Amino acid sequence: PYVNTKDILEKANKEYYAVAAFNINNLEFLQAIVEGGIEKKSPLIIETSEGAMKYAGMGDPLRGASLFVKMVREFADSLDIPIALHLDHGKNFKYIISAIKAGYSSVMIDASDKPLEENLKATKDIVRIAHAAGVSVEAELGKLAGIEDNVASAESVLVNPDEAKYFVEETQVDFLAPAIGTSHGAFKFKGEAKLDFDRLKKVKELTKMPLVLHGASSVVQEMVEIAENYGADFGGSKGVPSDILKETVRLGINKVNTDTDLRMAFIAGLREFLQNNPKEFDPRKYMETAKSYVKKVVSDRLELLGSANKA
Ligand SMILES: O=C(COP(=O)(O)O)N(O)CCCCOP(=O)(O)O
Ligand code: NA
Ligand SMILES: [Zn+2]
Repeated sequence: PYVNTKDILEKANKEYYAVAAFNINNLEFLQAIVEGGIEKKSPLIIETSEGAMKYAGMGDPLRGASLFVKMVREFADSLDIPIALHLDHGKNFKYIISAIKAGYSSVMIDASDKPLEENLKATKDIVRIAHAAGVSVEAELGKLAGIEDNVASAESVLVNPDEAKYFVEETQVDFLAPAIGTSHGAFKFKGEAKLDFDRLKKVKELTKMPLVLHGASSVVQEMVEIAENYGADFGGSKGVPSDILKETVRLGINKVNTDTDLRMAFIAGLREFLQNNPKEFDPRKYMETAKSYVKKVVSDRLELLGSANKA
């Protein structure tokens, strides 16, 4: 069934496991993610960025939003596993309202680059509208390092746990993304991977609510090797190691945003197939390996996060 993200995350919060939130831009990634969820009997959170809405809607975000709602609902309504659709990194008021209007389960208002009081106000505005429409809300505190909103901030600004307590009480958001040292993309750490577990622990103790980890891709070595075997150059790529990811779940992370790992799996499969099948030009054939590799990464992640058999 098509459900509200909050329902999925409240259960995960109570039982201390996490649910992956997988980004999509097209049909093929959605198919592969759904296949993984079916195989693992796991709840799924499908999420789209504002860029994905523009991409699918050919420049019209409301058309993109409604296309994604229709695609996800079609799968969700025909399956036993709970599936929610989330707007990821909503920054533009128009896009957030378009997602709510189209029928998204939840939206993120990402004003974490603003001073606290501005973040508070923007979040309160969205919570008021979203909750009136039965839509749940995610907000972010602190800043990811790396490229975020096209600003390459070398340093991440880590969450202040006391600020987090105040923020969630004031805004009544449904789930919170505390920045604890991750960053988006495939180049998360120069040296050793390190996250601020202490801050995470404090935020959980103070807020007791479902928490979100952004920049949570692991950069799966198996996929890097296959892709590089067939011409990719992913030198220097490094993600969140599985043991560190598991520790964040133990400490209270319940939603794990994953995009890069699926992108790398897809391109690895596509490169491999195209190199080995020069005569093929049927899209249902030449994207098969790519989709199977995405499904594999999805299934492994659902297992690792503990949401398998929780549908
Ligand atoms: O936190 C994450 C995932 O981080 P990851 O890079 O570790 O997978 N996300 O929020 C996904 C970010 C998606 C960015 O999408 P656009 O390129 O369309 O703007
Ligand atoms: Na999000
Ligand atoms: Zn993110």
